[in-house]
Amino acid sequence: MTAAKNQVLRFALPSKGSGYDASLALLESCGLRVVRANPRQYTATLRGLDGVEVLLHRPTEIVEKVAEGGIELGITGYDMVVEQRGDDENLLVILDDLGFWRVELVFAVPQGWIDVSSWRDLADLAAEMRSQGRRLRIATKYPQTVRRFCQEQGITHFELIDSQGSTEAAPSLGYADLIADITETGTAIRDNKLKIVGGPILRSQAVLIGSRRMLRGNEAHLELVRQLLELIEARRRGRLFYSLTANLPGSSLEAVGRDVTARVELAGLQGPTIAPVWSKFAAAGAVPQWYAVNVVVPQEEMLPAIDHLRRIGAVSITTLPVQHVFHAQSEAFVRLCRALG
Ligand SMILES: Nc1ncnc2c1ncn2[C@@H]1O[C@H](COP(=O)(O)OP(=O)(O)OP(=O)(O)O)[C@@H](O)[C@H]1O
Ligand SMILES: O=P(O)(O)OC[C@H]1O[C@H](OP(=O)(O)OP(=O)(O)O)[C@H](O)[C@@H]1O
Repeated sequence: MTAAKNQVLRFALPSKGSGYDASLALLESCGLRVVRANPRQYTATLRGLDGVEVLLHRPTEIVEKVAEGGIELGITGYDMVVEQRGDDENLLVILDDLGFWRVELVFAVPQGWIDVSSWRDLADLAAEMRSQGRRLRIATKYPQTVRRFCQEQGITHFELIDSQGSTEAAPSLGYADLIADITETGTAIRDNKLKIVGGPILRSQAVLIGSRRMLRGNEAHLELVRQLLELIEARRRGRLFYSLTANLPGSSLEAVGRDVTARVELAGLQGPTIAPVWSKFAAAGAVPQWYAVNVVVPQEEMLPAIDHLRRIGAVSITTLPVQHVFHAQSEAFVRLCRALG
């Protein structure tokens, strides 16, 4: 009983909103379906990967639970990982680019501060305020990240004001001088008559995190993580490719091969697959013979490859989107094994 429970991999997903939708879409694109008995139930199964229990939590809790080892795997925001457990060696970022929740953590000041446009200006302002016996007040829900960043940039003598929502309103309401908050489109910053100062303090998106303590040495868990990573990586790669099939006349398989590979960048991942076509029109042994050529090319090379195939005589070219491209092994899994030691 205990042994069987130890084999179940607990995988936490954001419980609501865009994070929930995007996580489910990501898994579905890999052929994995989260099956939930009813919307109020906070556990689910993952159809397509037996042995995984899906748990639905808030993104902040996912960071804590994975770091503490209560959950093996989770999807959350990188900003939250850095803020809550930036230097926790037990928390591993397994995939750092899940492609949604793309935001930047930035400083924003009132648009009227025309002399302030860089971090250097902020450092000077903090020093000036200090000489007047005041402190620069920064409203944020990222105190650890902002404090660390300010220290690195020589911005000293500031006060962090805790703000868990509507942070952009803090300067106009008078309880802070500036803010450090995440931005996606910049709308909230502009609508509150603020402007961004300096570059991003942090770039963030959704990440897959894992517990070093719970994964290390657990072969059953690692095998499930490997399968998940294989599917995510191969599907993401697959999306970038098209498979092209064309019929080409030629005097021999070698002659067609030479013509197709004349443009080596359009000739597929390894090279074209070429097979004789049993033509329903020509008599057996007729010359030219017809050959079917199949190449897998990156999406942006699809039209150049079609033009190249046309130039060397291809007719009836068909395309198919590629589902998966598997490499010899999962690169993310190799990195994970290395990190686990
Ligand atoms: N406007 C946005 N656009 C894109 N990503 C965002 C946006 N707002 C927040 N995020 C990202 O979403 C993740 C979850 O943040 P959020 O605090 O909204 O989660 P939550 O706990 O589900 O929300 P709430 O606090 O409203 O319950 C964070 O990593 C953050 O970077
Ligand atoms: O640059 P934009 O596209 O305008 O997005 C930025 C807004 O999104 C986040 O708020 P969220 O929606 O999470 O609500 P919150 O104010 O409760 O944090 C963030 O705190 C900003 O307010």
